[in-house]
Amino acid sequence: MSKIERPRRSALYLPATNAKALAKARTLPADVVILDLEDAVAPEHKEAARAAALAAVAEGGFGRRELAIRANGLDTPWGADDLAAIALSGADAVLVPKVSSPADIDACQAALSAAPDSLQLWAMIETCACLPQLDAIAAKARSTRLSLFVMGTNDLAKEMRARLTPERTPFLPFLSLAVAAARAHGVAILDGVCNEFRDIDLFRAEAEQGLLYGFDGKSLIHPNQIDPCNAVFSPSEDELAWARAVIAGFALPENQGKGAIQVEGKMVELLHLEQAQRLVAVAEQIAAG
Ligand SMILES: CC(C)(COP(=O)(O)OP(=O)(O)OC[C@H]1O[C@@H](n2cnc3c(N)ncnc32)[C@H](O)[C@@H]1OP(=O)(O)O)[C@@H](O)C(=O)NCCC(=O)NCCSC(=O)C[C@H](O)C(=O)O
Ligand SMILES: [Mg+2]
Repeated sequence: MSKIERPRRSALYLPATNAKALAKARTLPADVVILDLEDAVAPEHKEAARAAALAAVAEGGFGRRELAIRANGLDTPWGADDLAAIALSGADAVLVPKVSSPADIDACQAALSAAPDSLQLWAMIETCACLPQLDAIAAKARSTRLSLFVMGTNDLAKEMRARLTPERTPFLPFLSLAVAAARAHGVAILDGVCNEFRDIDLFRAEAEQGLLYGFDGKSLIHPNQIDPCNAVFSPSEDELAWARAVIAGFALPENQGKGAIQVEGKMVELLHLEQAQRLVAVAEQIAAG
């Protein structure tokens, strides 16, 4: 069975300039917190946002949550200074926006040369240009710090001139291709944000769509979205009962050495055993907190 990554069901963004949100994020049940220096921060506040993010990481108090800082792009006046500062910040990850090619990953890798090995590089998938290069970008995980993709459906909608409807029809091929590229190279992947943060039914439906498409979790913009997101991306009791039945079925003496058996009237193969073991391991990690 492949290594089970830590749970990343919910990844909450907040503008690094928002002191109230920063304090609140330390108390919220999100698996990941992303301090944003990019689109949620106006140009005149970029330096203050960077300083606030660095101070927040240094102060700590985020507990078991994974802590990332989203930098400005290297093609902006702030990107190089952001990456140089984040490299030494003690954050778990730097999230870089608008990655469009493998060369963009190389440039970020070089800009992070002073960082400890533990700093991960996460990439936003949100440009039209990256579509034909998704596989080559994900393949950079073999030679760089790259470990996770985050979909940016707002920027994609802007670039494609597509509409962000509840069904997300225009984006579904992109979402599938990004998941497949990520999985081919062992990169984790989070779905994009749902802007309608007061409509929890709409949010839940979008999160369920993300689960269906294979995402590990979803990026969020508001505390309201965390609990439903964690619920959607946690294995359900029914899924766990089925997984345990599959594991028990393969453990029976009469099934030793078999590649395909029947469990509760359904055919299951060794690949289903692997899926079942993974699901139980994920549930155990979540329960461990
Ligand atoms: C969208 C918001 C501006 C709404 O904020 P607000 O009006 O303050 O909402 P509420 O009054 O309902 O807030 C209730 C309390 O919760 C706190 N809060 C709100 N949002 C957050 C948050 N993200 N993290 C932590 N805490 C939060 C408020 O402070 C209130 O606290 P209290 O009074 O003590 O109860 C706001 O939610 C917001 O700014 N959200 C994040 C925006 C953001 O970071 N955007 C950038 C990332 S999205 C993106 O760019 C995706 C991608 O790149 C793409 O292209 O798609
Ligand atoms: Mg974006």
